[in-house]
Amino acid sequence: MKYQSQKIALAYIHVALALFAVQVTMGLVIGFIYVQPNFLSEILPFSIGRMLHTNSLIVWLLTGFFGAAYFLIPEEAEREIHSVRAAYIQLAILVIGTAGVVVTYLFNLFEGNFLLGREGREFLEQPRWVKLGIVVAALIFLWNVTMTVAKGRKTVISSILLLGLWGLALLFLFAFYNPVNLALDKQYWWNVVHLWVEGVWELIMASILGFLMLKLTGVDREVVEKWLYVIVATALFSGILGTGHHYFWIGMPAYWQWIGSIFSAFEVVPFFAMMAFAFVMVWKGRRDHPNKAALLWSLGCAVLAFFGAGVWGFMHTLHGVNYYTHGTQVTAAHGHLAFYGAYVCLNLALFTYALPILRKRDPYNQVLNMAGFWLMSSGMVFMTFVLTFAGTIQTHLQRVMGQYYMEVQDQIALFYWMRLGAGVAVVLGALLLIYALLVPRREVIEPGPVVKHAAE
Ligand code: HEM
Ligand code: HEM
Ligand SMILES: [Fe+2]
Repeated sequence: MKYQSQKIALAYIHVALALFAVQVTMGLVIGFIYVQPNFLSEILPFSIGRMLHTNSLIVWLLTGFFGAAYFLIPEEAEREIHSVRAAYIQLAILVIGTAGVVVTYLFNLFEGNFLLGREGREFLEQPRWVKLGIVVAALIFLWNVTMTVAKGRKTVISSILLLGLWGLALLFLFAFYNPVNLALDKQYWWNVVHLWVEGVWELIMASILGFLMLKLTGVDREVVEKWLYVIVATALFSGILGTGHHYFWIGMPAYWQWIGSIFSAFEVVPFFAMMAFAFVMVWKGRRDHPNKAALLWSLGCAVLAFFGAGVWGFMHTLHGVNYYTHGTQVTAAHGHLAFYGAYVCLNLALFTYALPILRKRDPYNQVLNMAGFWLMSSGMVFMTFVLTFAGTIQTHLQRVMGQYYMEVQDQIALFYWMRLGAGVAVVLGALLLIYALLVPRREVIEPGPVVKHAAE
C-alpha cells in the first residue's frame, strides 16, 4: 500500500461483502419461494424478498465501486485522498440508508408517505429520504475524488473512472421523477436502469479492468489507454441510443423499434473489445504477477460479461425476437449472467487484488479463492442455461400457443428446481470466496528448539 488513505477501501469492501452475502442468500430464499410458494409468505412475501435481492445487489456493487475508487485513485493521482473523514461519513450515510430500506420494507412502515414511504418501482424502490441520502453520499464522494484527481496526476484511467462515476450520480437524478403516466414513468426509469449498466457503468468497468491489467500484466500504460478510448467510444455510441430496446412496447413511437434494435446490436462491440483487451494484455504482458486469483477474476469478468451482456443480450434485443421473449425467463437469464459477469466479477477481481495489499500481505488463500470463482461461476452459468431453457419453452407456450401464464409456469417448474440447485452452488461459492478474502491463513511459526528449565 503506497498511500495511507487507500485504507478507506477496506471499510467499503467489508460492507460490500456483507451485502453480497445477503444478496445471494435472498436469491436462494426467493428461488425457494418459486417452487414452494407458501414459504415465508406471511413474514417475507416474494415481492419484498425480490426487492431485497436486487437492491442489495445494486448497493453492494456501488459500495464496491466507491471502495475501488478510493483504492485506485491515490495510486493513479499519486497523492492521498482529499478527505479521509468525508469518505467514512459517506459510507455511514450509505449504511444508514440501506438499513432504512430494509426496515421500511420488512415492517411495512410509512405506507403512502411522500418522503418516508416505499416507492415500488423495480430497482428504485428506496423511500425518497434514502434517495436523497444517496445523492448526498454521491456528492461527498464526487467532491472528494475529483479534488484528489484535480490536485494530482491525471491519467486516462482515473479520468474515465471519474466520467463514469459522475454519469452514474447524475443519471440517478431521474429516479426522483415518477410521473403518473406509465409510459413516461418507464421511459425515465430506463434512463437510470439501462444507461447505468449499458452506459456509464461500462466506463467504470473499463477503467477498473484497465487498472487491473496495468498492474497484473505490466503492459505499458499507453497500450491500455488506446484500448480504453476504443471501449469508451463504442460503449457510448451504442449504449445511449441502445436504450431504445426498452421502448419497443411501452407506447413510444414505432421508430424506436429500429433505433433500439440497430444500436443495441452494436452494444456487443464494447463487451467484445473488453474481452479481447483482457486477453491481449495477458498475452503481451511481461510481468508474472503473484496474484493469480486476481487475474482469474479479471479474465472471468471479461469473458462472462461478453456472454451475459453481449451474447445473451443480443439474443433478445432485436424487436422481432423481443416481441415474443419480452419479460420472460429469457430476460431473467440474461439479467443474471450480465450482472454477474460484468459487475459482480469486476468487484470481486478488484477485492481479490486489493485486499492483500491493504493488509500488507502476500496474496493469500489463492487456491480457496479460485475454487470460489469456479464454484460460483459454474453455478451462475448453469442457472443461466436453465433459465434460458425455461424461457424458451415459456415463450413458445405462452406467446406462440397462447396458454395462460400460470398454466405455463406449472409446466416449467422442473427448471425452477434446477435454478434452486444452481443457487445453492452459487451461495456456497460466495461463502467460500468471502472466507478466502477475509480470513488470511495464519502465518506458520516454526517451533524452536525446546528448552528445558531447571525448575521442571
Ligand atoms: C452488463 C451489462 C448489462 C446488464 C447488467 C443487463 C441487465 C439487464 C436486466 C437486469 C434486464 C431486466 C430489466 C427488467 O426488466 O427488470 C435487462 C433487460 C434487457 N437487456 Fe440487458 N443488461 C446488460 C447489457 C445488455 C446488452 C449489451 C444488451 C443487448 C445487446 C441487452 C439487452 C437487453 C434487452 C433487450 C432487455 C429487455 C428484455 C425484455 O424485453 O424483457 N442488455 N438487462
Ligand atoms: C451474484 C449473483 C446474482 C446476481 C447478479 C443476481 C441478479 C438478479 C437480477 C438482476 C434480478 C432481476 C432480474 C430481472 O428482472 O430479469 C434477479 C432476480 C432473481 N434472482 Fe438473482 N442474482 C444472483 C443470484 C441469485 C441466486 C443465487 C438465486 C437463487 C436461486 C437467485 C434467484 C433469483 C430469483 C428467484 C429472482 C426473481 C426472478 C423473477 O422475478 O422471476 N439469484 N437476480
Ligand atoms: Fe438495456
